[in-house]
Amino acid sequence: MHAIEKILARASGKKEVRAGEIIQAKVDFAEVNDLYLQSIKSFYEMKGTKVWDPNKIAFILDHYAPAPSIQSAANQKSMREFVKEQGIKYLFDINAGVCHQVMVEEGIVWPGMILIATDSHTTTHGAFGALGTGVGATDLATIMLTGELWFKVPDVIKIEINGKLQTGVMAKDVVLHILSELGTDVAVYKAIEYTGSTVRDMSISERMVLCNMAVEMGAKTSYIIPDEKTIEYVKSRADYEFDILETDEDYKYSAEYIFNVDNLEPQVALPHSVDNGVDIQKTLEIKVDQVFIGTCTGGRLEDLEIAAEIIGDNKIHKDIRLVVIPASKEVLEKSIEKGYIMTLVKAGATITSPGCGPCLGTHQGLLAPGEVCATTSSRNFPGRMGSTEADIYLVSPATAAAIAINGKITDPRYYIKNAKVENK
Ligand SMILES: CC(C)[C@H](C(=O)O)[C@@H](O)C(=O)O
Ligand code: SF4
Repeated sequence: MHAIEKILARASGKKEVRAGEIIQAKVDFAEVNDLYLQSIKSFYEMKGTKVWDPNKIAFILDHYAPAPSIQSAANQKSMREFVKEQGIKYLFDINAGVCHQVMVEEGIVWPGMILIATDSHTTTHGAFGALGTGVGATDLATIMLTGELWFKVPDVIKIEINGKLQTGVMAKDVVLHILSELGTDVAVYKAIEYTGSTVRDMSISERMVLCNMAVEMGAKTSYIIPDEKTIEYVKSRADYEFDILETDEDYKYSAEYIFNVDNLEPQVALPHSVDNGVDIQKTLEIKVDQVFIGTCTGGRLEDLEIAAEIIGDNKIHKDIRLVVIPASKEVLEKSIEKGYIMTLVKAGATITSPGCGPCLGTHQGLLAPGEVCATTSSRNFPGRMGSTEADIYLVSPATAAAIAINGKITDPRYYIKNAKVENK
């Protein structure tokens, strides 16, 4: 069995499960964000009165934080009331940050667990060897009622990434490149395991970027075998007992892909699909109106660090708006302490409070018709960040920072000491 199958077997009380099998499994933790008031309504429609375990549920107000409309304020109010009524242990209110980052920082993610949330990017937690996946409101309500959920055991695809990333090339570039090669449906209802020397060399934050964007390939969940870095991180955050379930040597992956990233260039995903990634040198000179640095795939401490380093004493370009949103309160605090926020503010950035911001087009920096945005977020569908007539380019935090200074798509390596870049 694959480690993911072992996680599912253990949670369903079976000795063995096989890909394609439908099983009923115990969930370790459920998480609801502020777009899913329906999960509370469904809970009551299913005749729920008391949640299965108030210590294993979190409500997170992140997508509309702070509330930009009366409707979202009312939804958040209802959620706070439900949390109180039910004695639910975790309420991460509008000051906390993006759910996927907050859960990890709060020590609610550990190897071998099953974490289900009302958000597709819950695949992020594969970076910790956890089985994370997103569901809709009724499935989540079922978990709140029973602590269990049905699963179809997924096939697993192996993506092996080898090589040493060039200076200025980040995990976002790697995953955009993989998406451009494999497309957006390569892993529909499958799991993606990332492996290889590049993945092993990556920090926890970088691994989270890979796993987060597994869902952009259609993946149900993702996985990276936990190593010392993972264990050290998880232990520094939580005191849960966990063990690491290993994939059997004779496990057969449903497909295997191998990438070498030694010579990978910074990538840019052109509008309007995440798999439109190309080498940045093919896109130079495209004029940009807004740069967004933030989200669950581009707003971590390391991301703000590289952005601040690249921007340094420069000012942002006169025709650019730079919106920066730390992924969590912790990231905000640390980036204040380390001076990144001061650098960014002095350069002309607009900083808003931790949360999803304009990533899914709800507030804090929407785009007008005809505008162009370069963003560290994960999706560039038409209308994703405002007008359907705006163009969204997906880039790494390093690239976003270079664009903010230069006003057009720019290779970040121009601004990084000792980075090599061949002009084409
Ligand atoms: C909750 C939801 C609208 C959503 C998701 O499921 O991923 C959002 O976070 C996104 O990134 O599109
Ligand atoms: S930051 Fe963007 S991708 Fe992440 S959970 Fe929020 S809306 Fe979804």
